[in-house]
Amino acid sequence: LHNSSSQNEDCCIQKFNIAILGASGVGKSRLARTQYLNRLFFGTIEDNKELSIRENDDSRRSDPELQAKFMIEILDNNIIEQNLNEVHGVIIAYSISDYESFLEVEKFFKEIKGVYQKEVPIIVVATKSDLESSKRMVSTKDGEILANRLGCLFMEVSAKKNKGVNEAFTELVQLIEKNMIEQEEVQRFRAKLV
Ligand SMILES: Nc1nc2c(ncn2[C@@H]2O[C@H](COP(=O)(O)OP(=O)(O)OP(=O)(O)O)[C@@H](O)[C@H]2O)c(=O)[nH]1
Repeated sequence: LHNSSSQNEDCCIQKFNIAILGASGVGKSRLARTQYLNRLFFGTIEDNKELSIRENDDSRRSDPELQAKFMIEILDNNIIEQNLNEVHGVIIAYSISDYESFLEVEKFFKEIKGVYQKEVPIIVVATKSDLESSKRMVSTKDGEILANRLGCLFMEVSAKKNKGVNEAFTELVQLIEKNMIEQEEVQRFRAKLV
């Protein structure tokens, strides 16, 4: 965490671990790297101003308020069991140019549901949206339908063009935050019953 904020602010920064799962070659590492370089959730608000003058990418839509509140660590090794208790949110990725990878989304989804005891926010991310239409094997509509059926948010992104990447991580962080508040409320409610 690059930091120029005060000690007091540091103590309020929450750390979330995000796992990126998906078939080989869908662009998990590049997605993680792009987001890391965007520095949303890692840097300071000053860094954010610097980013705001970069053109041709969406990092200028970074939210300084979120950035000051959260830090994320991204795991992209597909090892679900090993990171069982440490993962707060999951991205299941497939590539729009790889139909097989699309078919694997549900397999990953079921695996997560089988492994995690508690509710963990999951979003489905279609990668490589910059590719020309002749390379596209999965339509946006099909991606939306699948995500909808699984009850997940859906986004199409391009790590290469840095399009939609910040938005995807921001949506997930917001879901994680909401999920945590809900879990705390459930626990408080249960404690009252005892
Ligand atoms: N056009 C395009 N290519 C991309 C994009 N993201 C990744 N790639 C390319 O896709 C290939 C695979 O990317 P990786 O990030 O290594 O994919 P991965 O899912 O981590 O792969 P594994 O480590 O094998 O699981 C590389 O050649 C990347 O440059 C993108 O947004 N657009």
